[in-house]
Amino acid sequence: MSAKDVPGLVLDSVTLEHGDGEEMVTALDNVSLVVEPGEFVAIVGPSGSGKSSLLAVAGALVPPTSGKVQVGGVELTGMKPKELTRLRRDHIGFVFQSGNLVPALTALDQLRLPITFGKKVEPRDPATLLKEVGMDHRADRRPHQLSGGERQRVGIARALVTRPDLLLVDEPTAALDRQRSQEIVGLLAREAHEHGVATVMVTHDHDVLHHCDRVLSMVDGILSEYVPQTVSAR
Ligand SMILES: Nc1ncnc2c1ncn2[C@@H]1O[C@H](COP(=O)(O)OP(=O)(O)OP(=O)(O)O)[C@@H](O)[C@H]1O
Repeated sequence: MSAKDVPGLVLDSVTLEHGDGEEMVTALDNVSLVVEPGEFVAIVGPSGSGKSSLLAVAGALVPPTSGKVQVGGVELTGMKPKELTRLRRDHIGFVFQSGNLVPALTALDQLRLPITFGKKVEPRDPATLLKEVGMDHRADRRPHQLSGGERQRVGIARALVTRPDLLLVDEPTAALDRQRSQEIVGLLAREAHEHGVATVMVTHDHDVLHHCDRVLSMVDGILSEYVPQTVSAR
C-alpha cells in the first residue's frame, strides 16, 4: 500500500466550461469524487459526456473553471505551470488507448526513461516490474515488435515505475480483443490493489467492469453511481 493515507484523488465540486456565451459547453458539472489509495474506479458514459474532461482535470492538464482538485494530498489550485509539470511527473501516471510508447526504445528502456527524468527517491525496479506485468521475455523488443496487448502492458508498467499516487487510464482496451481486454484490466486491478495506487479508468467496455471496485456513470457532465441497464445472463 501507499505510504500515504490521504486520497489519491479528490475532486471537490469541480466544474469545467469550454467556450463562452451561446457556445459554452459545461463538460463537468459540479463533479465530486474521492479515490482512495488502492481503489480502482471505472467511469462509463456516452461519447461527449465529459469523461476525457474529467481525466484532463484530474491529471492537472486542464484547470477547472471552479472547484478544487487534490492529487496525493496536494492541492492544485494556484500552482504555477512548472509546479504542475513536476506534480504530474512525480505523482500521476497516464495510460492511453494504445500504449503511447517511444518507437526507438526497448520495453525495458521505456521503463527506465521516466526514472531518468523524474526525481522520485525510490522508483520501482524496471526489470522486476516488467516481469510483474508478464513482459520480461520481451524486454529487448521495440514497440513495433510487440502486439497491442504487449504494448499496453509496457505502457502500464511505464506509468507505474515512479510509484504514482494516481493512475489515470483512458480506454485501455479500445484496441484489444476480448481476452486481452480482460487480462489488461485485471492487471490494472492487481496493480491498484497490491501497490496502493488510486486508479481511475474511463472505458466504453462494460465487459471489464467486474474488475473494478466502483463504477460511476458520466452523463452530460454529471457524475453519479452507475446503474446497469440490463442484467447480464452470463
Ligand atoms: N477544448 C474544447 N473546447 C470546446 N469544447 C470542448 C473541448 N473539449 C471538450 N469539449 C466538449 O466538452 C464535452 C465533453 O467532452 P469530453 O471529450 O470530455 O467527452 P467524452 O465523454 O470523453 O467523449 P468521448 O467518449 O467521445 O471521448 C463535449 O460536449 C465536448 O464537445
